[in-house]
Amino acid sequence: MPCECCHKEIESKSKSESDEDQLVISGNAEHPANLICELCRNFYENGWVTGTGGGISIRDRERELLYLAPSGVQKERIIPKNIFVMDFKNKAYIRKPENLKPSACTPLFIAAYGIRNAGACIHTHSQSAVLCTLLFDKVFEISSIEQIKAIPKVTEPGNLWYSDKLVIPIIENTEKEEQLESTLREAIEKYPGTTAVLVRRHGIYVWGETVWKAKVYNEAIDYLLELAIKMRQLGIPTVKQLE
Ligand SMILES: CSC[C@@H](O)[C@@H](O)C(=O)COP(=O)(O)O
Ligand SMILES: [Zn+2]
Repeated sequence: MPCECCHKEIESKSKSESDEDQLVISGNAEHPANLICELCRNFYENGWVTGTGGGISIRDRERELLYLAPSGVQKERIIPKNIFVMDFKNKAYIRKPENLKPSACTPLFIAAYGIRNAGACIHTHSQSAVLCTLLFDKVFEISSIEQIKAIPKVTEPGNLWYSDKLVIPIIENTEKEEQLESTLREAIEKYPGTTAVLVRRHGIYVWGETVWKAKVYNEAIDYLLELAIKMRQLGIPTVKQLE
């Protein structure tokens, strides 16, 4: 039997098959509980949720429910029955799998939902994100790269242009994930045009209007973070100088 602290065997001990379970069991691939499991496996393959780090939350706007991965488990091994479900209005859990705790990222996910009306929020421990927090001071900046066109303007409809500058704020890490909430909220308010916040020596939070937009933004940003590291190694400025 794997040790309790780091190799938790994830199994649901939920007593009754609730409506949520029935929905999930019905094989509805698009159900948030199923999507969280699928995306955690995808993120694990990318090296973004290694060793229980990272996670994702999805919001059901119609029912105003939040779906949350459990805490301290191997994210790539989560099954739908392990997912927590929270009533977004009163923040009460309507589904709490036994022997599991909701993700420590929950207060930060809620900040993205509350401030930016997000539909999903992703947290990764991407090494490119961590390295960029060691190469840049207060903000990450890059411009004149085609991939920037996958990132939204946020403050107005549409996406950034090729020649626009992408700016992502960097906040300092804390000993406990939940202690990041206040500075994450401040960064989101201070940078109305951002759809992500980097956490120094830790990782990144990325949100979007839907789970698929959050996924695209996270992939595009991680591509740009990785590219920026290589540009710095080659002595190329990440922000294109005026000719
Ligand atoms: C390797 S521990 C990582 C955690 O402290 C935290 O940073 C994290 O990303 C995941 O927290 P979790 O509570 O497991 O969802
Ligand atoms: Zn983390």
